[in-house]
Amino acid sequence: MTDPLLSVRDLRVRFEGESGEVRAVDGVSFDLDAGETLCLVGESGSGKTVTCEALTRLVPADLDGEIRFGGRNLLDCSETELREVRGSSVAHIFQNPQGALDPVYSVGDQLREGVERNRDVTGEEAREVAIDLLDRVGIPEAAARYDDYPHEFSGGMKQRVVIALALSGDPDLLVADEPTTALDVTIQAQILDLLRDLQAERDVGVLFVTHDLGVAAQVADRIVVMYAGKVMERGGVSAIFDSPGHPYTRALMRCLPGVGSALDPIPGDPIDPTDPPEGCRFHPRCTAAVRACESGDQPPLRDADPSDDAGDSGDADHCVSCVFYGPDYDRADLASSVPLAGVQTEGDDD
Ligand SMILES: Nc1ncnc2c1ncn2[C@@H]1O[C@H](COP(=O)(O)OP(=O)(O)OP(=O)(O)O)[C@@H](O)[C@H]1O
Ligand code: NI
Repeated sequence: MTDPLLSVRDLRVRFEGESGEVRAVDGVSFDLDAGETLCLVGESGSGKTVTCEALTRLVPADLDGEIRFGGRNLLDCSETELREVRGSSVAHIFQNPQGALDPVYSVGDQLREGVERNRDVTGEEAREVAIDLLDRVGIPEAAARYDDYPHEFSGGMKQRVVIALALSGDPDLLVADEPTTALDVTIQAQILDLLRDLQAERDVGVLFVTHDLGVAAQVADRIVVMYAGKVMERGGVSAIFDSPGHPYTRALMRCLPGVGSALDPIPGDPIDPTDPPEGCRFHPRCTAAVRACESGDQPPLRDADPSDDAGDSGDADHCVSCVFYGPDYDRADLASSVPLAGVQTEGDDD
């Protein structure tokens, strides 16, 4: 077995706010392999963005834990080493393409600059690479658009330019935080297709953030479900969609447009991040909660299918942080309290 491309262990991110300490990420662990797409999903405020930004220490906060990438712990790297990692091996794509591009330079110049900084080429050769990248991300007549400025591109085309910019360093890991949320649906689908093609071509690992489970079903190989800075459930895309374990995951699925009943937002409000509840963070909103959910720590992530040795479902990584998966409860009892909703995933038809 080869080591994962990225291995996050017990990641903790704390902000000192005016109204107290915010534990935005509180003990998150996951692995990501090369060529794989891992989706972080969860309601607003669950810590998805902070997790992404913490990977290359982009957040002004206290960080703890381990972020193993390229044979070292990024939390131990010097600022100089990190800058190198950020520019080349790990590339970030954010929700709003506008913010990632400099309005006063042509897109070609910005790309060429990225290419020169990260690859061993300069001048005309770098320009050629930049044009190739524009072409590769689907900008029509790439050479002719080289000297255009960001405002001369539509939203979707701008996000393509941002992706080209991310690729300029030939990254091993692409961190894409809601990269299509600001775009309309047709463009969104095109960008998702593009990311998938690029990934297949280059074998990059993609950490993809979305609050939209429909998008996650399309792009993910594996899913990490977050709530209030904790991992509630983790597993392969079919395990998560076909047999979601945590009541929170199930509730998220019922919010999916076109699944089960009508739009059905999760009742109750997300927690106050400065004052999280004891026990399972989700228990105040959970229709299945029992006494044991109200105290102690968040339950450990436990194997969702102890009976299978990854033989039948093929998913040894599927695990759930819920007392019903512990020794004292029967998880069959969960089914009666929270109806399931099924959704088609890519993997279902093969
Ligand atoms: N710079 C900061 N200072 C203090 N608190 C912060 C800071 N950045 C984020 N937070 C808090 O950390 C928590 C997690 O935020 P995060 O942006 O990661 O959520 P998210 O899952 O990405 O949500 P969304 O779907 O809305 O993007 C929130 O409670 C947020 O208020
Ligand atoms: Ni976010």
